[in-house]
Amino acid sequence: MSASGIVVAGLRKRYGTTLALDGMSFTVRPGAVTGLVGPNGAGKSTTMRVILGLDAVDEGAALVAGKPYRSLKRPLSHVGSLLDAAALHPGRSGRDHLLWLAHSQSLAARRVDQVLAQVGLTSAARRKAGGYSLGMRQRLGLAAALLGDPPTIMLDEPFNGMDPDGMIWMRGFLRSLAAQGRAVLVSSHLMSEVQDTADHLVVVGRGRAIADAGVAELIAAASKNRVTLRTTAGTHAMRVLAQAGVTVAAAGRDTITVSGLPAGRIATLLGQSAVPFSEVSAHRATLEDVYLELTREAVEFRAATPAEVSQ
Ligand SMILES: Nc1ncnc2c1ncn2[C@@H]1O[C@H](COP(=O)(O)OP(=O)(O)OP(=O)(O)O)[C@@H](O)[C@H]1O
Repeated sequence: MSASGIVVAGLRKRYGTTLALDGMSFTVRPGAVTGLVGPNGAGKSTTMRVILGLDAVDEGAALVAGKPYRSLKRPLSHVGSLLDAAALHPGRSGRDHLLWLAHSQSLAARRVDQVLAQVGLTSAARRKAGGYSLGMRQRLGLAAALLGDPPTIMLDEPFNGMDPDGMIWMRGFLRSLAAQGRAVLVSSHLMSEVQDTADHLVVVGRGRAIADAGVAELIAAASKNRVTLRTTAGTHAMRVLAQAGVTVAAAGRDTITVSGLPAGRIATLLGQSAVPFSEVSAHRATLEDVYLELTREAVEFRAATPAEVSQ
């Protein structure tokens, strides 16, 4: 494998009156899965098209293995991508689709059967791709991305149309690509899809990265000093805690969220004032919380929350 990784620096792109990219910058490192997540219209697909040289930018640059995509010799050996799983000739078999791609890039035909096996499509390989389910098309697209054994892989919404088994398979597969040392970039508009897969997250909103950090780091930052208190004496508890100068908010029936004091100190205060409680626990934010907080301001179209969509 050649050098891997993607560097995106200060991309700006306008479509008419729409500012699709507004200073998009991030890095995709080898040996890790980087999730590119954000609401619909945030600029994920545009960024990927720019990385592949399919769209020109007004400002900024995107480099793959240190070079603009268009100056790469044998690009499929540097970066494999899946942008649109529906972009197939429906009358051609999955295998013929890959053979045609391999031929166009002077890649050995035997790679076709190898990648078909890797993505679990061997038995369907000679069927017309037009009859494939979306999940099978995603697998075929992934096979195409792997043809040149590239050190960098970039997939736009690879979980779309996958059934639960397919999603588990895809997660494991992406992790194994990263474990082989490849740089893997995966986009999604659902945090739940990438939370068990990504090591690193670039959260995007309105054309720019609004967070760029390790998954553990993002969760720690969002969990900061928040404690969940369960009590049937809510009013009494809130009065005692407010006197201690902490911020309290009713979070649900019998549940209060407290910020500003560690859990142990809160338990002591409540005990001293004889306030009954059944639980005092440090809050651990989920990635979904992180995402909702970060993208609240950046949502362009809000028909349903990501949590609602994923139900
Ligand atoms: N070819 C185009 N012509 C006009 N506007 C476009 C074009 N492509 C993208 N846009 C606009 O640019 C913005 C970013 O779109 P993009 O498809 O990159 O977002 P996304 O994050 O991939 O969203 P989604 O999750 O819906 O795919 C949106 O406002 C979109 O409407």
